[in-house]
Amino acid sequence: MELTASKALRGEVTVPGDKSISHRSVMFGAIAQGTTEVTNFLQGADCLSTISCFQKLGIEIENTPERILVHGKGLHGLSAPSEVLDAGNSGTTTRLISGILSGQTFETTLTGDASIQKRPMKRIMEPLSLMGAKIESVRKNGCAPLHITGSSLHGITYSTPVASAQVKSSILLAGLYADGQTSVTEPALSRNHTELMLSGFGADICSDGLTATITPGNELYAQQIFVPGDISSAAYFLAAGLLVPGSELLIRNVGINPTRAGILTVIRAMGGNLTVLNERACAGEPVADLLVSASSLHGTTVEGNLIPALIDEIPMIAVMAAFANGQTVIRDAAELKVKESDRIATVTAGLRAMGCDITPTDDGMIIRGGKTLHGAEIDSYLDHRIAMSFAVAALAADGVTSIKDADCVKISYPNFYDDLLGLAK
Ligand SMILES: O=C(O)C1=C[C@@H](OP(=O)(O)O)[C@@H](O)[C@H](O)C1
Ligand SMILES: C=C(OP(=O)(O)O)C(=O)O
Repeated sequence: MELTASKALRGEVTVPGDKSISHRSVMFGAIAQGTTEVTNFLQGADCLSTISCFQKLGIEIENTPERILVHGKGLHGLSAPSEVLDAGNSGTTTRLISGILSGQTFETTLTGDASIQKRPMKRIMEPLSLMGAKIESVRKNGCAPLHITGSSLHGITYSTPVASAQVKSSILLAGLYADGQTSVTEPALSRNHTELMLSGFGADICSDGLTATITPGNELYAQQIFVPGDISSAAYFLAAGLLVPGSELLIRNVGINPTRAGILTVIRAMGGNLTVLNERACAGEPVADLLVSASSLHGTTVEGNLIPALIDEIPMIAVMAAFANGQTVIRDAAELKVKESDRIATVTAGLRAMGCDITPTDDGMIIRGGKTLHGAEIDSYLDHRIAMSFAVAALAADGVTSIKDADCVKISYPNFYDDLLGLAK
């Protein structure tokens, strides 16, 4: 994919449905009684991996462009798969489904692509084992493939060392199958879609600060879910509208759950022109339209409790920082190293290739912004967020940028390049 400096971007865009909520709508629908109807489901490869796993577990799922129907079979309705489950590139699928599989009466093997087979799974294996699960890494390296033998589970009280919604959700889902209450406390609040959605499906779950507690016993019942637009996908348009001179973009129907909306805080801190319009509620989640226009940005510090609320947006924030005047420090974000790629390394490589002054650190990066960036050959390292972040960088840089393996955007945003390039007026 080759991209060059862009004319002003103007107009409106509606980004696809939220990836986290799309995954959960299939998973929770599968273990609920009745048919869950999901509209604005994200047809990204990751969410299709979740659908395929649950189909192999005996759940009928009808996927049409208008809606998906998940014919749930209740908490105990899954059946033993006849083949290995393949989570593809999706950490969310791997970690959340492991919690569900731990409480079944059958054995499963779960694997994924080369990237998934390198991502850490001990973070779920340890707490699930404490609950009585039999879950092992087939190659004994703490990564997938995982072999899970369903067991009877006990409730636990657990403090997670990392603020991770995937770890929290995996434990809470296993908690649905335990013989008593399960509580998870995190060091900082990660996205809370599991808590909100499980409650909507009828589970007895509550949150108190950094602790979420589930009490098993309730059946789950099918829901109608309209998935709000994904703020992680909106991030690329927010940045493009801020960075490309003369731009003004309206991004409609974006989920702005506070546990996800950290990028809005950062844009304001950098001096970006951003207006949040038509704030409303949609399926228990706050939603709004976001208006941005080209801005002269300045550096900021991104750290602490804000990190989980923008973890997937850091590659895009780093690119914004490269165009901003002054220094930006990103810290407390060591989790970046265990995503689809090591995003500290891959962001550093890409920004350096474009002429940016950036220093990687153990838990983030320091970016001395404000130099004009030039086009370069960018390796996406098959990481969708790297490909999309550097596509936006290309529109604001001089010269030609080519992105290797650019089609990896299909993981979370299959139509990304058409939507982005269609805005150049
Ligand atoms: O729960 C989820 O849907 C997700 C949680 C985050 O991962 P971690 O829980 O590993 O931080 C995020 O990076 C991922 O894109 C989706
Ligand atoms: C980290 C991500 O997803 P996952 O962990 O589900 O692979 C992401 O989408 O940026």
